[in-house]
Amino acid sequence: MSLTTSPALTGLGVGRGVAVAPVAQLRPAPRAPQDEAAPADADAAAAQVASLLTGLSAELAERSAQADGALAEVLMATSAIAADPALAAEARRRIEQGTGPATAVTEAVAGFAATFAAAGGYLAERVTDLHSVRDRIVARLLGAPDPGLPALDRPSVVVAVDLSPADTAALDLDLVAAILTEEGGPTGHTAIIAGQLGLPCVVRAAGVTELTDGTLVAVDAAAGTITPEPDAALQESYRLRAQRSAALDADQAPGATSDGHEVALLANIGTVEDAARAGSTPAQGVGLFRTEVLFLGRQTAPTLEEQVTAYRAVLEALGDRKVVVRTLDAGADKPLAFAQQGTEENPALGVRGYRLARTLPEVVGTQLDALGQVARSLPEAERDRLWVMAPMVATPAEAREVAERARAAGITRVGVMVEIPAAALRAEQILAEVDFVSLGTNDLAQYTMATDRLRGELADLLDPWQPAVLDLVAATARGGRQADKPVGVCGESAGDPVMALVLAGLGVTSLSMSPGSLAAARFALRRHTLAECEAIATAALAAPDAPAGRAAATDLVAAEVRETLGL
Ligand SMILES: C=C(OP(=O)(O)O)C(=O)O
Ligand SMILES: [Mg+2]
Repeated sequence: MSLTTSPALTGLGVGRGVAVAPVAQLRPAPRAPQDEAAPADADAAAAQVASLLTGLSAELAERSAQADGALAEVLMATSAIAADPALAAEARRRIEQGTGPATAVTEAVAGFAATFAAAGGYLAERVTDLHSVRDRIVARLLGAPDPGLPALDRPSVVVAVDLSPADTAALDLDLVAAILTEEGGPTGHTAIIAGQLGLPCVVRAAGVTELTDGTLVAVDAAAGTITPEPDAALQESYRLRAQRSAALDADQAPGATSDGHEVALLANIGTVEDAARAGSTPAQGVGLFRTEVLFLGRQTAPTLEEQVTAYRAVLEALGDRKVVVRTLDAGADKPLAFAQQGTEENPALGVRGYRLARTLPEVVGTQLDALGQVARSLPEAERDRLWVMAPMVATPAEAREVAERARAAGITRVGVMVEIPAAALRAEQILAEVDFVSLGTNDLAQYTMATDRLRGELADLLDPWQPAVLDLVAATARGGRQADKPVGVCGESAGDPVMALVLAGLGVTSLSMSPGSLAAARFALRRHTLAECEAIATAALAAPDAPAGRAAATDLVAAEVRETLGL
């Protein structure tokens, strides 16, 4: 079919889906006018600000009561910020000095945000909440609509500069056809959530916020393209692709190459709701349960009982399938209020992941005790379902410590993540201490390439196809073969079907990904023998750079797979 419309906008695609639907822009927050006049009646203006803050706090508390999980926590924390008398008092002080009310609120929030950031470290999540309070109050003072998404009345492509966790969690999923953002990165929050929800998503797509509301767009997440006003031929080709991918979804067999070499296909989850969703897919289990997602927005550490309840609920949602629980990965891109480390100049290189055991051993200890309690309560025949691994482990000594603590708590299957080059290079020695490892390619790429994973503009360096990153994956897989122990991959790269073939060819034993990516990976594996996967991996490793590696590997992929998946 000849496609006459050419894509006008491109970005970094997440997942493989396609969608054709009208644009719904997330409304930007209005700013206080630069020349805002001093209020005629300072007292009345300050009272108006105070009453708007009280009203907003009550609204958020009500929304929190209707939500659950992480979203309820985030909304409640934001409600508490709006209700803080110090904020109203600071705004009043400025208004009384002759500052306009919208400017006074903006400045008061900026002051608190600076203090919060200094106290809470990098990307402190309270700052996001403060800004969301500011944006709503300023909009209301100016008589503008609240920033955010208008209520959707039909399936739409949601467009934003970036989505805050609360924005993403509040989306009415039945009516979201795709997500486009101008900022963000392929391993950022929005991309991970979109992948988890199986929504086509393109991040770092310059120009998308210029699209007018209601413009029909065709989104191709695999290619990272957005075509405004697609012609009938393009719409039809996308419809066919959507149909083919529905056909792939019908295949529910366990992951294996065409000659029967098994590669387990698992799901990445962050909440009990994700577990329920994954439980309804043919995922062979959960390869990464990011437990910190359960506790984002919490001010205090979760109790042992709360954790036991959550972990039991996840195991129940997965029936008799295996669940790999990752202990808290707090810090850097995943700040937890109750696990702050004070100001760190380089939080990605600081006390994050399992290193928390050095500064807050009781937080790590309580989590291991909760997991041990859940493990011990499983019927004997199911004991092997619960695997526990620690993130950000660099040395065999740390791996030994994880294993000792976890086994003492009653956990039988203990592993660590390999996401630091030191761990990849010493995989064999690390595997002498634990039962399995799981490669976190998001962080492994960050640390191998010395590239902040939150800086989307450096995505070319952060690419998991970088030969150096693949070398470290290969070294880890070799360590696994020598130790005869499982080596999984649970970073986002596992969800790329061509990369899935490379990883299988390198000797990786399981792939864990967003549930939406499972069908394509299963299909790709099934159309190649192990020897073909090995040849594809050799081609990727031999390439001089990431684009050449991806191209060399894709060239060797069976034509049927390329056509069906639009590679
Ligand atoms: C799976 C990983 O962990 P996270 O993305 O949660 O850091 C990774 O780093 O690849
Ligand atoms: Mg990681």
